[in-house]
Amino acid sequence: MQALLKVTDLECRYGEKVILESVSFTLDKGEIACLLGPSGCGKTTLLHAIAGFQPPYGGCIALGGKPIATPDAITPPEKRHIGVVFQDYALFPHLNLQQNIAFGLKSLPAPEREARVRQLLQLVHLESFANRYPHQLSGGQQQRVALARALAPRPQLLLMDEPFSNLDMELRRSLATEVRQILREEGMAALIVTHDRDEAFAAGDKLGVLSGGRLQQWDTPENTYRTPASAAVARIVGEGSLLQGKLRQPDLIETEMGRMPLPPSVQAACTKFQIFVRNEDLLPGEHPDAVNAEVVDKRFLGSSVLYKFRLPSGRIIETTLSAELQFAPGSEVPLRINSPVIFTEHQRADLKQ
Ligand SMILES: Nc1ncnc2c1ncn2[C@@H]1O[C@H](COP(=O)(O)OP(=O)(O)OP(=O)(O)O)[C@@H](O)[C@H]1O
Repeated sequence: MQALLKVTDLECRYGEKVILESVSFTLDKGEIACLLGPSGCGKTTLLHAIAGFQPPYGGCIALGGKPIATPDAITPPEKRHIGVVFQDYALFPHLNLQQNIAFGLKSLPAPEREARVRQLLQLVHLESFANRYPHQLSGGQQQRVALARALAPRPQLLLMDEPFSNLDMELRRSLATEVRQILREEGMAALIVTHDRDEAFAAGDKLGVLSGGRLQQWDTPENTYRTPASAAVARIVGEGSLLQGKLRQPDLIETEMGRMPLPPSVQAACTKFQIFVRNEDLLPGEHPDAVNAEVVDKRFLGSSVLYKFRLPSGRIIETTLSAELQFAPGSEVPLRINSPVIFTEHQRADLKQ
């Protein structure tokens, strides 16, 4: 099957500054992907390049098998049939809400157009605001109108830059779920920039992790979490601590948190390792491989408790444990590592980003 969107070796610059380099991925028809990465890593620049607002310095973007952006030839944004929802919703101030949504539907007969506008008003829960103008809406409501306007012409691909960031948590979650349903029903592909890790895991068929201007991993959300391509990816997709480890015996790694077996899948030719211990990989309880860690702080989070532990090395690590386990500040708790992610020496370069 031909990919709907194919980005190959994309490079983008602002002046001399390289913002994106060697970015390659594909998105299939109807697929939903999220882009996650630290602030300033180039997520918006990538969306702008796909939408047609940022010319590529190198590489190629193809939609439906046809190049739409190369350093030599650019298809203008309005000819790409891509829907966009950016953070600054950019509604037409002189048009009311239904006219804003109907803007891209001029080619439809009036009854169909009106039905589509009604459907979208319902989707974004703004039926009773149909005749209001953008300045009479809150920021979150304006964002929902922008979303409805982008969905209206049923583009093959929808680009969304933190579309729900102005909404409260409850509305954000319910709207995200509904938007996903609509995208699925309409077979629309989407690329969504988000800072919300949970949203990125739940929303996408694919997850792109961008860091330092490079796409570090483009994979299913589960694979990025279970088998992150680098320590940089591990830190972006999960909470945890990064430890140093040394090979002490052919099959045993020593760390600040005690010893752990070297998994057979990891190259034994290495002697130094980076070990990413996700919060849930720390197990309290007596064990020959455990180290005694001092509880230096605890914060109640409801179903769990966030603990700060001081390791025998002096290093402080954080982890959340079930609220059923109660450890008092100042007490010592045996802790050990269970199934962490291990990176060999050659992957250490990723940590600089
Ligand atoms: N018009 C511009 N001219 C020069 N530099 C720019 C311009 N727009 C963005 N940048 C720079 O490009 C880099 C990437 O910006 P971009 O907005 O793509 O990041 P982002 O990952 O979307 O960030 P955030 O998550 O904070 O929105 C940043 O260093 C930013 O300062």
